Amino acid sequence: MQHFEQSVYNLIVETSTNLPGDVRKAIQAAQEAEDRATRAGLSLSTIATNIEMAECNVSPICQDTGMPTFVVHTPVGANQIVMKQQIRSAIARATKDGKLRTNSVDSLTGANTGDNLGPGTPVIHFEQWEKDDIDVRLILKGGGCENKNVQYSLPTELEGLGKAGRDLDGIRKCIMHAVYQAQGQGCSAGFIGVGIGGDRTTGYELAKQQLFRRVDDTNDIPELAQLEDYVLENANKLGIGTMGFGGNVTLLGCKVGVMNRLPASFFVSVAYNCWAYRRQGMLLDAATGEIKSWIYPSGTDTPMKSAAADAAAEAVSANAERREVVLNTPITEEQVRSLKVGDIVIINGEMHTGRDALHKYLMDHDAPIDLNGSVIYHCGPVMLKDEEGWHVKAAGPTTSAREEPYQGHIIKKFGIRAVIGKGGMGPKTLAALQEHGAVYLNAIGGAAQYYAECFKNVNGVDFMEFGIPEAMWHLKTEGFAAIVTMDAHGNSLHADVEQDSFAKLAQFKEPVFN
Ligand SMILES: O=C(O)C[C@H](O)C(=O)O
Ligand code: SF4
Repeated sequence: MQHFEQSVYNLIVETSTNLPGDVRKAIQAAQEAEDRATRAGLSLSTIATNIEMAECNVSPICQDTGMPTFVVHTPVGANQIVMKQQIRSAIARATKDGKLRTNSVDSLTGANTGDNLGPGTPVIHFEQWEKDDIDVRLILKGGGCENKNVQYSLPTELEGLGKAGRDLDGIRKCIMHAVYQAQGQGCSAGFIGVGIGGDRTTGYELAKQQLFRRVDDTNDIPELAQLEDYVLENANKLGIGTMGFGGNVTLLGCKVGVMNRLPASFFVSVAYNCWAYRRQGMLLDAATGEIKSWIYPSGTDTPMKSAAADAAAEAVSANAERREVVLNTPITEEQVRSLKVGDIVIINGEMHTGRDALHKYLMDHDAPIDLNGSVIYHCGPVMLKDEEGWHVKAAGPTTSAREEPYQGHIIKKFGIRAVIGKGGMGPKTLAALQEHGAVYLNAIGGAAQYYAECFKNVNGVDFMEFGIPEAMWHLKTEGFAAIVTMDAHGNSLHADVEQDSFAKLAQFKEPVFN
């Protein structure tokens, strides 16, 4: 087993940096289904480019490398204690090498362990089997899409859909509702794993197990195969689209599993995975730990059409209705008030990252720098330090909605003119944008390599005590493109898409399966 640890390291790197072929094909099909010149089409082109960049740079596809979750099948008699230790060292090494973000945080103190090891991290499930080889599978599921998981207890009443009873039709309604409630915040277009039955814990486990299925497989149970097809086809009629920008493709895959339940309980558990659906596996020689084969199709065999991205960019700039505005920081009130939902903004100058810990802190403390006219980027990057200093290795946006309780106050208190994130924000922030003169820009979630290229230098950092993802990084920026989705005139694309998709949800109210 001298190669086991190295093989696990290779698995982590492959999973984090090279999106598998079956997932890529689903994204390519989405590209075909969207007009390239639309916001959704443009976002998919950026996603395609980012997937290629991650593979080429051997760097994380998305900066949130998630909760590393391993499922290991071993022959009877294999030493699982040693394997566990070696998985843990491989995780620590991959973190040190910038292939994983430092993602393990003490829930009471907020301290980041810095090596992705800690109580509950990583997750490792062992199973014995009667085969000779070791099967190791890994999924890196990020926090933003994890927050969009949802569990229903039947019977229930669902907004927009009415009663959901303890039958296939009730299950169908729950799944449609799960896609609706995620909107674009889990970086749609997404994949869902569904667990029917179990208790609250095993139901979610079953849902997550479904994410280990191949995107192109067919369910062995005919009713569930039918349900999967139904959901995939109809969820795309909700019009939520990539990043919640509206569009034809909201869901890329739906996999449903079933297990027994208690007479009193009937759970439908849904695990939502973003487009950055990072899972891979390998079969190992049990004597040496060497890799015999990979389990899922390699991404390398399914190149994403990057040339299409250039064509799409041209198509967009040729579209006279879409304005492109270049802004250099610091930004003035007049400049932001002239922006409207739908404009593309290109930022040059300096940007400051800030997410949960910083927003909480700034509510009742001063900022370490002057933020007048500044741009705050909701981002927790992957950073590496060498003799020359810090480097940005991956830096896509995080879900902005978490900052809703703080953002409006902070914008006004410090004179911030632009907030960049993803998934949009709520009415409090929208009101503050209007009152103070500021704008919300939506960047493409998961496009961490694409945005990392825009950061030309790390000018400084504050609050390193919050840990790397939560620190306030001051970044020299060139050509950072994002779309205005909330402007200073009270308009919000997010509110519009939510309202529109809610109206569309009602068409799924009538029984289909019974
Ligand atoms: O933590 C992050 O960087 C992103 C997170 O996965 C999110 O989707 O909000
Ligand atoms: S930022 Fe988006 S793509 Fe990345 S882990 Fe979160 S939900 Fe997934």
